[in-house]
Amino acid sequence: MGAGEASGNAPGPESPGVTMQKDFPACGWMNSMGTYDALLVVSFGGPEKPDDVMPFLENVVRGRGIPRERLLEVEAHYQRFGGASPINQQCRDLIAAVEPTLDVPVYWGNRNWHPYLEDTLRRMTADGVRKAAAFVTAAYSSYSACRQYLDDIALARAAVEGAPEVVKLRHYFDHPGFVAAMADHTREALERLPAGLRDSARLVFTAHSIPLSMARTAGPDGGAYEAQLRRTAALVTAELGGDRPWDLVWQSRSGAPHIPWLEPDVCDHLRVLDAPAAVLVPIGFVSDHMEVVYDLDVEAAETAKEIGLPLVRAATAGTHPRFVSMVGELLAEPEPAHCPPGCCPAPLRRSAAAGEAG
Ligand SMILES: CC1=C(CCC(=O)O)c2cc3nc(cc4[nH]c(cc5[nH]c(cc1n2)c(C)c5CCC(=O)O)c(CCC(=O)O)c4C)C(CCC(=O)O)=C3C
Ligand SMILES: [Fe+2]
Repeated sequence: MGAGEASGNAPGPESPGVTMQKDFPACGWMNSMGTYDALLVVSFGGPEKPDDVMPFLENVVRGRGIPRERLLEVEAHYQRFGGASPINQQCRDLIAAVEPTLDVPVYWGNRNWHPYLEDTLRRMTADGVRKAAAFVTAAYSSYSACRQYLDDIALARAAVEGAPEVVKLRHYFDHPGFVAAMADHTREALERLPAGLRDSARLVFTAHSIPLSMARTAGPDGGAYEAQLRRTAALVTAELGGDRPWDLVWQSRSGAPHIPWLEPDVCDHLRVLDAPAAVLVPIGFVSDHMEVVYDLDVEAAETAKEIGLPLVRAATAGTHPRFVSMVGELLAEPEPAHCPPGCCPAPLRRSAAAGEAG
């Protein structure tokens, strides 16, 4: 989609002036605080060819106590898709849609795969960037979705002499742009169901499961990951109108079996669901990841087929025009406060508990 479409989407009262982007691309409005001279998109990273898969997975699970069997299982998911996750292309697409709406350059750095944050920060430093806003492709609180990215940014900055200051933009799980994108995509998914099932179809919101210990300590007061997801699910449902029943369930559980994670799993939930049809709405992910194209589109779809449940999956926010314009809106907000020090603490390392170093 082009910049025109992105900025031409009618802004709500919450986004005054956003339509100006198109007419005055260099007016500086998007950076009215005068604070940022670049946008840094920070993402998870993913493999792009078969040989990338194991090195990528080793990066992800280093020191995290993920059983070998789980790793091999996940490797097979990636290899089934030719060794490529959709995530990197989704980042490229988002950047291509966002960049023309801003008056600052956009950079991209990942946690677990090329382009690595550190390499990107090196380039930004060479380009003379002094203060960048970081847009992280994770909308919620929790160690994995927030603090770990802050730590990655800090580590990468420490490795690059003269690296720019990086300010992480605020959480956007309840931003009208994200909510509108997901509501739109949920509506589209409902349209794919037979007409007679649309009104009674259950909305099943999904997000990445995390260990209960991580869920309890998410956000400044704990419990923020699940609370924010429930808020987003309620906002998306409200935007659809009527009062449809909905559920929030979990997917992509990792870790050792004896460690409790958020439940129920989406497939278990579908099996006991008392509804004539269901729409999976992956609000936990801002774009298509392996978790979406495998865990939902293959695994959950097979479960639904087996039990005879009509099931469709809503598209992720991706490059929806309101999601794209949201990025510029976040950039134009006053600089967000830092997370308090105790917010979303790192979990006790399972590997350390098991006596391994590091
Ligand atoms: C909350 C959350 C998000 C959402 C926020 C965000 O988007 O950041 C997320 C995203 C993602 N997770 C991803 C991939 C993986 N996550 C793993 C493992 C884990 N995820 C966790 C949590 C989350 N993960 C946790 C607590 C673990 C256990 C290990 C640990 O404590 O860290 C593993 C190990 C193997 C396995 O799955 O067991 C893989 C390969 C990819 C890339 C997918 C692609 O390639 O398309 C993405 C976007
Ligand atoms: Fe993950």
